Amino acid sequence: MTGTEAPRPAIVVEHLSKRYGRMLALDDVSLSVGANDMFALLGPNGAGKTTLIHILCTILAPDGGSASVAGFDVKKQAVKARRNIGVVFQEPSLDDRLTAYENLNFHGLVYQVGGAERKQRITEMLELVELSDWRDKLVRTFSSGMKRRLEIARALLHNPRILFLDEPTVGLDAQSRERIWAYLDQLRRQRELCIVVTTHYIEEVENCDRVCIIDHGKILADGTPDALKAAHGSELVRVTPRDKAAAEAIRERYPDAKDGHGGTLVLAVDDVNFIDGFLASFGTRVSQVSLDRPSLESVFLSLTGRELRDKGADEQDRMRAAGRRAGRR
Ligand SMILES: Nc1ncnc2c1ncn2[C@@H]1O[C@H](COP(=O)(O)OP(=O)(O)OP(=O)(O)O)[C@@H](O)[C@H]1O
Repeated sequence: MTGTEAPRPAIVVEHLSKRYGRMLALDDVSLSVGANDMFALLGPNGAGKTTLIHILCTILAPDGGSASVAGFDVKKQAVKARRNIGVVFQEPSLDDRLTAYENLNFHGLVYQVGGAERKQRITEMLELVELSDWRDKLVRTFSSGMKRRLEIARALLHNPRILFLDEPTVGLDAQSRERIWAYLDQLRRQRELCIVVTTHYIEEVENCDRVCIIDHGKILADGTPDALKAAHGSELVRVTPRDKAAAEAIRERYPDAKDGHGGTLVLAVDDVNFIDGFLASFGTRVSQVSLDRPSLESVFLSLTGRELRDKGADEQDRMRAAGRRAGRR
C-alpha cells in the first residue's frame, strides 16, 4: 500500500438480506468497518445482529447482497474468510471436560498453528485474559466470566484480523463485563485488530469507535457515539407516576411520552424550562423525576420509539444465564 491509498476496510457488506420463512431478519443492510475499528452492533433481541454476524462468519448464507471479510467474499471464498476471523458465539462452545490448555490447543491444531507458535500463543492468550493460573484446570470448574474469557483467548489464538463477539457479556456480573471490555481495549492497543461486538447493553458501546443501531433487520443509524448523540440525541426526562391516573394524565398532556422501564415514562425535551413547567403541573403526582443528558439511550429512543433495555430483555438475559447454568450441570 502506498501512503496515499485509503486502508482497505476489514468488512464490507452490501445490500445484504436474509429471510427465515416469511420473517425478514436482515433487510438491505450495507456497512463497512475499518481494519482497526471497535464496531458495535446495537439492537434489541431479535433485531438481526446474530444473523448478520453468522453471515459474516460464513456459517449462514445470505439470500441477497454480498459481504466480504478481510477482503474475502463470505460465499465464494468462505475458507479464506474463515482463517481471518475469530468468533465468540453467543452460546458457550468450550469442551467442559477438557482443561483450558487442551481447549486452546485443540483450536490451534484445527487452525494448523505450528507447535512452537501454538504453545507461545496459548501462553500469551492465557496471560491476556488472566487465566494463566488456570491453564491446567478443567473448564467445568470455571465461572461463566472465566469461560467467556477463555473463549476470547481461543478466538484469538490463530491471530485473526477480525474478532466477532456476539453478546460477549450477556448474563455476566458487572465486574466480569468490565474485565471483558478491558481485555478488548488492551488488545486494540497491542495490534491492529477489527473488533465487531453485538450487545444490547447501551452503556457498553460508549467507548466503541462506531456504533450501528439495528432494529427489525434494518440499520437505523451508524456513526461515532458523539456523532449519533449530536444527530439524534436529546435530553430525556424520566418520571415515575404515582398511579395509573397520573400516568394517563401525563400521557394526555405529552402524547409523545414513551414507556420506559420499571413503569416510568420518558419524555424527550429541548426546552430548558421543561422541568419547571412539568413539576408545576404534575409535581405531586410523580414519585421521581430525573434528567438524562443526550446519550445513546436517547438516540435509540428517538430512532425506534422505545427504550432498549426493556423488561423483556432483562428477563431474556436471566433466562439465558439460567440456561447456561443448567447446561453446565
Ligand atoms: N433459525 C431461525 N429460524 C427462524 N427465525 C429465526 C431464526 N434465527 C433467527 N430468527 C428470527 O430472526 C430475527 C433476527 O434474529 P437474530 O437472532 O439475528 O436477532 P438478534 O438481534 O441477534 O437477537 P438476539 O440478541 O436475541 O440474538 C428474530 O425475529 C428471530 O426470531
